[in-house]
Amino acid sequence: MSDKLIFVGNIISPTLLNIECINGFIQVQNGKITDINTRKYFNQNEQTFIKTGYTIKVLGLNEFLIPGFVDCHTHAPQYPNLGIGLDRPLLEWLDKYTFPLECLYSDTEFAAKVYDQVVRRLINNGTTTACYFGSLHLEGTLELVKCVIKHNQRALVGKVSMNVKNDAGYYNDTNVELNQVKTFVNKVLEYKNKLVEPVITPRFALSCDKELMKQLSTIARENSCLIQSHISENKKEIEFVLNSYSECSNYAEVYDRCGIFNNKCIMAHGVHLTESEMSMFARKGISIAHCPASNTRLRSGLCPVRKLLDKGVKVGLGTDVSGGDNSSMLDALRRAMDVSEHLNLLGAKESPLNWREALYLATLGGATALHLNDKIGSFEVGKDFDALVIDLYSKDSPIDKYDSSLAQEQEAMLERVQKFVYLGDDRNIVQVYVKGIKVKDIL
Ligand SMILES: Nc1nc2[nH]cnc2c(=O)[nH]1
Ligand SMILES: [Zn+2]
Repeated sequence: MSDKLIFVGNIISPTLLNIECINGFIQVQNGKITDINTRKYFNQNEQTFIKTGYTIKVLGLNEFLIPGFVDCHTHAPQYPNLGIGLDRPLLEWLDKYTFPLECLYSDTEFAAKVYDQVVRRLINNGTTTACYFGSLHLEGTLELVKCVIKHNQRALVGKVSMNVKNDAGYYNDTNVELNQVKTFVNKVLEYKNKLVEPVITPRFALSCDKELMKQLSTIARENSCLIQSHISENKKEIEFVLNSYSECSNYAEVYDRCGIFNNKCIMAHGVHLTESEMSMFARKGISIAHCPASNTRLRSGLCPVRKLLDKGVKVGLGTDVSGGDNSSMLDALRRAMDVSEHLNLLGAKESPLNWREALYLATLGGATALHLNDKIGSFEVGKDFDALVIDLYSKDSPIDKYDSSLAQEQEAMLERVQKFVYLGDDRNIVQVYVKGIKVKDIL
């Protein structure tokens, strides 16, 4: 495939306050965006582009480009449980369904098979970047790393750390765990793959003791790794954490005292954070992966995302499979809007998220939450080209075409984007690019 690409047509790039929509062209070389300019400029230079070896794709009226989706939180080993076992709250759900399933990943062949399906499914759904929890197993989680490399997905991958006993026997002794995490980090770094990074992954404060969390935060600092975990998802969980750490006034303080809250840290959920915890998140630059599907399915609660954003907390979206019942970021962004509306209906004074903001959270918001916004999340010269070609009326599209729009052209374009946000699915995502590499093509 050519390493020189040009797309001509409608280019959509959401920011928190706006949605940029230009009708022009985007030029890509060696996976990076080298120019974004008007259609007129393209027309004037078309012959030069052709002579210098660019592959040119002119998008149709019903097609447009958006940045690839960023899933800030998903559990790759839990995919076989997708859509089942959602009749228990978090802690019972973990013991009854999740830990027993994750134990199976001591079998690396099983791991390789499941992870191949997971990565292919996510790419098909337009997830160009995923921040994964693997399992406790070193070799099994390395299979996930191999899969994302094989399929050219951008990924942060974490070997899950746990050293607190549970009924499933799903934990490691502290020294074994620390050695495995160090080996995992080194092996991932040895791949020198530009798309894949290791992420330090203490499961949560009920699965890791203080000593393990302290040592893990040191490993993260020494290797400049992101840290991911869970926080304040469920009221029982918070109660148990505060009982175990009576010296701490809130859940966030537990992680903070263990050094987990460095400046490269993403925490899933944060449904029940107090005002002072939210302020700490904003002050320290800690991100939240908002996981509306699992917060609903496991009955954890309604996360006040608008409040977090107003306080200056970085927020991205996570599908959180299999607490979440859907692996698509389109589902996650719709459910983020729904939860936000429900909070408003219940009397929250903050305004609900609109579709533009939800699209921002699924793209640039997520990239920012993962500290990748210098590389991805929007279309800007110098960034990598991680993009989705959307065709509103693709073959088998779930969206019917009517001729009733009264809107002028620019506005009509935004109506098309809005229809995709509310109604679209993987059938509308006709091409997917990661760093300029085409990873899906149903055109
Ligand atoms: N939703 C969710 N919450 C958790 N908290 C600790 N582990 C998990 C998990 O696997 N899923
Ligand atoms: Zn999770």
